[in-house]
Amino acid sequence: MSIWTAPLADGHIQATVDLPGSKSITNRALVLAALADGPSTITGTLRSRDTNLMLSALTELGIGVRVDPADPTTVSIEPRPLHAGEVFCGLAGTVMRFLPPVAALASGDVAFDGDPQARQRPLTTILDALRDLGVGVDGDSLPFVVHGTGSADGGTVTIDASGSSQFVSGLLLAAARFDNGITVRHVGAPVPSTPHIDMTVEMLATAGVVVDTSQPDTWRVPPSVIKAVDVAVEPDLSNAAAFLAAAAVTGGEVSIPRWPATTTQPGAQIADILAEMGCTVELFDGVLTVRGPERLTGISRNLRDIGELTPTIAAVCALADGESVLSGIAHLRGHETDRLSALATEINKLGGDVSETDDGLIIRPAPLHGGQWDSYADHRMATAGAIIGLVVPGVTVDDIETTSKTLPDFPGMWQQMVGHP
Ligand SMILES: O=C(O)C1=C[C@@H](OP(=O)(O)O)[C@@H](O)[C@H](O)C1
Ligand SMILES: C=C(OP(=O)(O)O)C(=O)O
Repeated sequence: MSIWTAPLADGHIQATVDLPGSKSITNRALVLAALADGPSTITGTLRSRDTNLMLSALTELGIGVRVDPADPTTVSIEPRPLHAGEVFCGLAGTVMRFLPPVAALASGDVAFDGDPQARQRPLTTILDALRDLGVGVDGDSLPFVVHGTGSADGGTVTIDASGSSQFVSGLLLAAARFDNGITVRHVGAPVPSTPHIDMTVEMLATAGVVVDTSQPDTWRVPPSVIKAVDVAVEPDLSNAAAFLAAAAVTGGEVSIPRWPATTTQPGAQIADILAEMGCTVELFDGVLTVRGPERLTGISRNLRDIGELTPTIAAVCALADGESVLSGIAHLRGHETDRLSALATEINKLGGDVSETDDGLIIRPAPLHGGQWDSYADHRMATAGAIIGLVVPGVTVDDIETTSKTLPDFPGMWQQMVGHP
């Protein structure tokens, strides 16, 4: 694990940054392709730790995976009968929550494990849901075993998905292959990250599976075939957010090509947030450009729908002139690390003035100084440290390699954006 000196911007950043594919779209596309009625090809596939773990897991369970030797982002998937195996989840929420329902369809035991920190991430909700749907599961968190029998009954299940939208998405992705389909009812505090559920529903629709969402907090998937479709993955807008934040904090200009005209990726909402903080945002000819202002203002926002942007937003808020109140994000305590605690601790270590609330953060303006920013094995904590390090001299980030969870070469891309070796 190396200590990385965050590059300091020596003026206004001017850069165009082309982002690789979306983690969330890639891992959904891979699961749907594996359960489909024929082979398909995914282009623009993100090749990072989380998506490589998904590819390895599907291979382990018997699915045919072929990576184009000329272009590793083109991946062909051939569905085959699922069998017993061992799935390593790393720290990927999309692997640990999307694959247990798939494992229920395998003809044998599927044993799941992951990184030490992954053992802390909430899983009981989806494992209990599978038990309620008639699937044998041993365990409540990683490591656990799903006793696949080649098919599963399905039916109606009531869950509290306030801890993660991935509990709903995971059940929906495989639901059509359960004998009776699956109806998921949510009861509890509001479900976070609902755009990610919309992404699941939209990608299922593209594969011919219509999810009935006519009742609030209820998703009904009838048993049906999942059609094989070739998917072109959009660029990852949550990772784009960190690069756009660089324009915001340096008063510079960053452009992201291939910005989708419409998308379910919650990362797209970074544009509104940076605009509210004083940036100029323009979308022209599929290129999104953010220009940073002289002074950033604070914001007061409920981030429940876009929780994964919080580390990026918090880093920008820590450099703004006014107070920011970020709320609706209690579930971030179950992300890669307890992000509310980690952000407060690390910003305060650099001289900041951040307090945790039950469901968020209050970030007040304070002069920041250099120091060590710890990543807690969290890719978005690492990139948040890099954002602050652009304008605060002497920031070092531990374990910058952890950014490979969703971006294969963050340090190289960041250095290139900053523009000096
Ligand atoms: O389904 C997905 O691809 C994701 C859903 C969200 O999870 P939570 O609902 O747990 O926040 C998000 O934060 C995560 O980065 C990706
Ligand atoms: C919460 C995140 O990831 P995961 O898919 O592992 O939940 C994230 O990428 O911010």
